[in-house]
Amino acid sequence: MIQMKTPPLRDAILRHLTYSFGKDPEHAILEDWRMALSYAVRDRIVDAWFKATERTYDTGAKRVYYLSMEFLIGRLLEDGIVNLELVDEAKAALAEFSKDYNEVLTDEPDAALGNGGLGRLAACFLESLSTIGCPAHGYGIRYEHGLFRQSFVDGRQIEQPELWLGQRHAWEFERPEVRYRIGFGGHVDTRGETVRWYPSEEVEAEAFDTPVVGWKGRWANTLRLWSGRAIHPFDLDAFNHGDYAKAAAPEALARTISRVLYPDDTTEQGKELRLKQEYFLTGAALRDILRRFNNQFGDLRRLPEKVAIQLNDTHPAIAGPELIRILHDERGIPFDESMEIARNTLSYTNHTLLPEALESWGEALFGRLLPRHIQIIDQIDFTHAQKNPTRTQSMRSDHQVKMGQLSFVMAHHVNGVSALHTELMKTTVFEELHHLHPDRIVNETNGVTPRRWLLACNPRLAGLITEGIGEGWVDDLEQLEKLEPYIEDAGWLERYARVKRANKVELSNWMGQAHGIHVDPDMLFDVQIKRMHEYKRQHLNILEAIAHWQEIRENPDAGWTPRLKLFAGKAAPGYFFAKDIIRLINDAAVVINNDPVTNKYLKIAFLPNYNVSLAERLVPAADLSEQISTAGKEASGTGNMKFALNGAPTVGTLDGANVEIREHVGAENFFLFGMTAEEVMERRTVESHAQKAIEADPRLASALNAIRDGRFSPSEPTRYHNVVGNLEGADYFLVCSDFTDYWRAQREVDTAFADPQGWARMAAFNTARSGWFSSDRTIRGYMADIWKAKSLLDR
Ligand SMILES: CCc1ccc([C@H](C)CC(=O)N[C@@H]2O[C@H](CO)[C@@H](O)[C@H](O)[C@H]2O)cc1
Repeated sequence: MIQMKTPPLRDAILRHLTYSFGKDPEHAILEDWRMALSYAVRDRIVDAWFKATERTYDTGAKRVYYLSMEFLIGRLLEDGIVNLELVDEAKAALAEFSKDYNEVLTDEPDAALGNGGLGRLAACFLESLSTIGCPAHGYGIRYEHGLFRQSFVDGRQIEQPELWLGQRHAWEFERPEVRYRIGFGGHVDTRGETVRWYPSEEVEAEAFDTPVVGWKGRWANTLRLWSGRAIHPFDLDAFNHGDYAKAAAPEALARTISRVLYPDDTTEQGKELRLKQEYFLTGAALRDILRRFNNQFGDLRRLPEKVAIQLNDTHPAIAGPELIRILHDERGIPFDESMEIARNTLSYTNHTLLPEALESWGEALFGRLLPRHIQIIDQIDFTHAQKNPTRTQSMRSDHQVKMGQLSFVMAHHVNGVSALHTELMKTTVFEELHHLHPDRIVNETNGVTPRRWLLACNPRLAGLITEGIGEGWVDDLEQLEKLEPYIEDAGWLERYARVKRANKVELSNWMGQAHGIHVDPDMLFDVQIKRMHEYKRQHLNILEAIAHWQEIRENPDAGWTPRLKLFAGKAAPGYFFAKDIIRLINDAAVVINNDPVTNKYLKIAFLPNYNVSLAERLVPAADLSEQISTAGKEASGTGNMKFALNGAPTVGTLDGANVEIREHVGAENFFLFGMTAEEVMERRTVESHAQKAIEADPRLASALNAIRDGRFSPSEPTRYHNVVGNLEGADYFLVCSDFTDYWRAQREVDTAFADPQGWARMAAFNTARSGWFSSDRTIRGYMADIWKAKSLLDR
């Protein structure tokens, strides 16, 4: 590999400004500086990338392939600079040209190629795989439009297309030589043993590579994103006949497949284009994986030994039938053997138990689009049933193809994403399959990367930590427990509290300048940021805020702890109930924030367009982390981990990873409330459980009355009748039944926060004891329990 001397960052920036962007410092615009700095940083990442690739080939190491329809990456420039430990050098270089470091960083658009938890987890996992030095590829789709931009008009969510590729993008390398034809539709021809699929439509998948660098730039893996291209992009004949639209149609049609990310994160729409996207990603990825394998190892029977493919939920589940199709139809390996090779290569992660989120495709649509695959799925089902005669369920029932069942049967391991979730998988959605295959389900509790979610987003806290215990924690996060002795030192605790306050001042200034929201940084910053969904119960939060407001109005001098309730989160465009909750929060904010009696004690703000970059601003400045989902519904949560690491104690239920966070940080440093998952099941059986709860709690009743009577929608008093009607009626997510205990917990928070030293202790213990929630620990779990993959970086 050619060795080139690494020039000082300043020189590299100037060289790229001049020769890559043809600008001199005088005429360069902000984007030019961002691109020049990005290229200068990228150069160093490419060096690590080449070394990693070479080492992987030299050692013949096993490779991990992470297939995901979503990678919620966010920005990459700061991540590169921090992982290469170039922060000071970059700041100095830019300062020399009187450019502001943060201004340059925030010029980069977020790569919003995901909806929420599942997509962000995939991004954290890639960064941890590189930090650990485990050879891996991420495979996804290069959506032209990521998750929609959210804005509010009259308190209502408005969606606009997201245009990240509208600006120059520094972090991808187009690979015109890496293209695969992906077929759809058509028919299957069976002659004796040989079965051939003849697609009626084909699109080309072209690769775009993004290097993913790890801590200290010791390793870098590849994120390969596929973009749709037409095989015959331009119909000259149509053009010559003046039918320009028809002439351009082939290209437009092909690009449709990678045009936009589906914005649903819990309800599968069963749309044909979504299934085409899933097969487009999976088909191209498997072609690419087998090409690389063949070049290195050849004998496909060794595939499980050298390749581990992880399915990020059921979205790439077609990988099972597709791998069998290639091994059996194209390479002539007997069906059963092909099925075993495939199963020993594939493993599947489940991220939700919500019935509406479990993918199942109509057999008509599935059969028309993938006629050979549905045959293979039947044969898989048959083969599996033969080996498991007691089996009652099937992956093909009531004219649906059940992707969860298929993923389970075609995987050597299936994992949940928190201890509670994994247990619930065994007793609910996968009960029968768990019974038949008792060793297949394992748990790998989620994690988050400490580089982005502590070192980069909270440099004040990171500095205080490193000063105390050195920097080893950055890639060995459980070293944070070495902070515990410092917590007993009042002086150090004072400094810890000052870090949080400085972060809150910074956020307050930004909220003032960016959104005209003016808040007192000494208020308790109570934060709920995540996708909008009934099971996440943002409506429980605003209901408590309204009851709190009413209580303050009744006795304003009761010595209330001033609190700012901060919300952020997008609702899927078709999810009207969630959109009503957004509007209710905005409507309530108008009334409550302008109430002169109460607004020094309680303020509400809903920040628009929640994304990775906004989370990086909010998490370091939070005092309280709202994790209030109905127990049994949030598979894990990962925001909860980011808040704990950044010193924001949790008010939450025993749901998902909250259970493990409370175990690690200590029950005394966690504000627990609400029913357990078992109690939830029990409470649901109680006739009109919501009414009973309302009758038992006048605060709840009066808050509901205020909403119903249009207190927050004077121009349309009936605006929230459906919301209140649901809560007083079915209330499936038990908002009313958990309200009283939630109120109790929040008053405990008020009391605790009124004691700054006591609060700082709780916050510091959350930081010191959350090291286990590093995605490095999670990935090491996958490597040991599921992938049997090794790190190539000597530790
Ligand atoms: C087909 C539509 C669709 C799209 C995305 C999804 C995802 C599974 C939803 C999701 O993001 N789940 C979240 O995954 C996180 C990472 O494991 C967990 O921490 C969250 O608890 C879970 O809700 C379901 C259905």
